[in-house]
Amino acid sequence: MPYKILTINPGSTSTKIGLYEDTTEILSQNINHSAEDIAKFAVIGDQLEYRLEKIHAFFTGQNINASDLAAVVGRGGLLKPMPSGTYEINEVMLDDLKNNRYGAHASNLGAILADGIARQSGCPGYIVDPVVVDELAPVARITGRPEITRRSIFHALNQKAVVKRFAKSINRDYDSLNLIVAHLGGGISVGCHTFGEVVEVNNALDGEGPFSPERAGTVPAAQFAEILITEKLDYPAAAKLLAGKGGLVAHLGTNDVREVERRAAAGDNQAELVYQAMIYTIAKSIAAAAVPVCGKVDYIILTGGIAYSQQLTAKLKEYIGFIAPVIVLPGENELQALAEGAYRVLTGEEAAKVYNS
Ligand SMILES: Nc1ncnc2c1ncn2[C@@H]1O[C@H](COP(=O)(O)OP(=O)(O)O)[C@@H](O)[C@H]1O
Ligand SMILES: CCCC(=O)OP(=O)(O)O
Repeated sequence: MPYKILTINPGSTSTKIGLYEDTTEILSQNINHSAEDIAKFAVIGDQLEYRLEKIHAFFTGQNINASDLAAVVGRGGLLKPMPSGTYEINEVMLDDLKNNRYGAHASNLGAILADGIARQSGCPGYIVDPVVVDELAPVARITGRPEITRRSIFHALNQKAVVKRFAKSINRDYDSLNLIVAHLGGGISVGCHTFGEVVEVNNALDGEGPFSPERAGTVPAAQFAEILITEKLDYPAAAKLLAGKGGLVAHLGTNDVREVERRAAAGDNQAELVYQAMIYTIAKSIAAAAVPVCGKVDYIILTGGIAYSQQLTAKLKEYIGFIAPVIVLPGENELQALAEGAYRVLTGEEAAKVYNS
């Protein structure tokens, strides 16, 4: 009998759910959440019921029997920095996520949702390659303020899954390639992969890198500090300006790039300017990511939901095509990567790692 594996991927603008038999997808669904819907929730934890209802709706009518599940696997959220791998969900992990101990992001809900369903089903729950996978080079951690150390927070699950699949497709080992990967989703991360490690990547959550559908990206620090002081904002309100209420949401009130393209095509000059500015910041981050390998980049890979836009990928190629060939692999392999991570543990090919406090 094949293993039935349920995969849950909460992102900032979507919840993706999939059912797998071993590593073959049987069903999947991508549920988009508008900026308006997300804005109703003060904190990430408040979205739990809302996202759970969407998952139950997916179950309904699909004839899925919870007791048949061999594992439930969720996207891993903001935890302690850790090596890549599959981790069993445990109480320490849940406690860190429920209390947003290392920050707040939709991915924190992945393990919590997976754990709830796994308990009902009587099967194990896992996370795979959480957003805090940390392979940064020592030199990449240092900033000009000794009390501020850079953190690795990015789309580790998709970046790793996409590059491994791409390397295989060209008969090369991932470890032998120098790659720049731009994951273009609700948040945007641009990573430099060399010798199989992401030695440089923008922290996609805390105000680094390009701006994105719902992130501010890098902003002038002194001006940002001035806003916080003038408007007397506390930490959660300040964090929301950077992630959730930043980027396209702040400028245009939507997190949907398709909507921005529609508006621009209909003659909305502001939508066009802001969209072009976002593309420009992505291109600058990609060029900067060539530095760790001294410009010796084999390929640049564009992935994530926004990479479906031909308008955006064509403009990016114009900006950064001088660095290396640009490969467009739109969407993400996150559900597949979650299923594969759980399958390796279920079959004994790999032992589940343990998350400690
Ligand atoms: N065909 C498309 N053209 C342009 N943008 C798209 C397209 N499909 C999805 N997107 C955009 O991709 C973004 C969501 O990407 P996704 O990787 O699913 O995000 P997340 O997982 O962070 O929620 C949204 O801004 C959405 O509008
Ligand atoms: C927190 C880093 C990962 C990220 O930004 O994911 P989304 O694009 O799903 O918000």
